[in-house]
Amino acid sequence: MVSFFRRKKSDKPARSGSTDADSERRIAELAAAFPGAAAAGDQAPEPAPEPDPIPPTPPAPPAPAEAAPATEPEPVPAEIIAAAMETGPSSAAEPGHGPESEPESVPGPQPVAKPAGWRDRLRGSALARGLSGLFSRNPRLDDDLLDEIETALITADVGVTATTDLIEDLRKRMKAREFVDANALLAALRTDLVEMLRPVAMPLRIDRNAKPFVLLTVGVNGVGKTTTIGKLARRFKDEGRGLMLAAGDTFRAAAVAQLQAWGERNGVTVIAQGQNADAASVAFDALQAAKARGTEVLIADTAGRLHTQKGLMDELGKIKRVLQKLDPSAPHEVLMVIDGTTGQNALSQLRQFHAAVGVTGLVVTKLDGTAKGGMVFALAREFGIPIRYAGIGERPEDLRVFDAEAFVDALLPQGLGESGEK
Ligand SMILES: Nc1nc2c(ncn2[C@@H]2O[C@H](COP(=O)(O)OP(=O)(O)OP(=O)(O)O)[C@@H](O)[C@H]2O)c(=O)[nH]1
Repeated sequence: MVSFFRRKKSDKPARSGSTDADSERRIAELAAAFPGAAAAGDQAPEPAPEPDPIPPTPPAPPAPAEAAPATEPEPVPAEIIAAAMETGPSSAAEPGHGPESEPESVPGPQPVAKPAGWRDRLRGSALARGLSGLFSRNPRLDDDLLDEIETALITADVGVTATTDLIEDLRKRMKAREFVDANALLAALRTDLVEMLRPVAMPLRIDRNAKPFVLLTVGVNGVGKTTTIGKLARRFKDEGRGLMLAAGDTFRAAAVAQLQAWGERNGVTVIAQGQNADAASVAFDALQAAKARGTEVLIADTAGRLHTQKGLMDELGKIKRVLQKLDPSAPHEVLMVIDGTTGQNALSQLRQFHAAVGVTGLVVTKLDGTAKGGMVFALAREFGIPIRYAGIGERPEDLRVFDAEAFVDALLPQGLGESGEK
């Protein structure tokens, strides 16, 4: 089974900082948890001209209780089934970060190992490295220090405007003798950074009145959409929620097969129509089935697309419109997945996706490894769109509810009245 995922992922750019053994382990764990990997450069073709609107369809007959794909266009390869069948107990549920309801009883065994902390995972980021290098040599409280902090922030993609505002505020306060030493200035920087992120650190709430709560995931190619859906599905399942998946990444056959395999193993219905099917039609079918079955949450996958490809961006709008034929309030969350290593280009990605489909929440993935980290501040400042989750690794438990304090503390040198490892 590992070979399948290795083959799928071998075209992806290598992540730095991981050993072969590490990546073997990650591949195996991710495969077991919920694999997803498109070959880099996979590009969905521009969609055909918009077909006739889907005609109103009579409500689907109630489905049998057992989960089964609504359609079975292509068999799931045996090796994928084997991977899914090996799936162990999950540790994705994050105590204290669930939906607004009281924690529901989580079936199954509890996690065996404490998941790695934010600091542990983010230590390789440009911002963490830049700032820890600065403060590890006991700098003097002067303009040079401010200049160096400014360089570290800009290098890490915090953005020029945000950085200038931060630095000018600190400079004023330094001149007013507010700080006794460099550490006091660092503490002030921490507070400012947390304040920038606090307004967007808004966890996803599943509205129980929405039946189902429809979550549409979007993003450019290879950002971690399919992987994130797997982690989210695991999380929702662990929370005891009724769940259905729509295999809307109809461009990549493996994406459909992976969803189906995961669904079969976990008793979750996956609605699919196979490769090259109309993604809007898959979403429509899935919502219809989810409504008929009283499913609580429907997660719809979409193919990765470049924000510059107008036809593909228009297709997202079409998926949304088609969903709204069945439920005018759907989708209840348009979750855009952004690769944390992308840098400032993430801003134009979000701008275009937001214009096309109205993004309501973000997941920033791959913040472990070589991400610059600062882009999260730039996104928060420019858009104010809630950041729901942060991806700090490939395991299910590495999709964390975004926590402004934990994130900032992981980037800053240790010992600043931290909120603690989370
Ligand atoms: N290090 C790290 N890797 C991640 C994270 N999230 C996803 N990945 C990896 O990113 C790669 C791409 O993930 P996919 O889920 O296939 O991306 P996608 O957006 O579905 O790709 P397309 O179908 O092409 O749009 C995979 O190798 C994942 O394991 C993360 O938080 N950290």
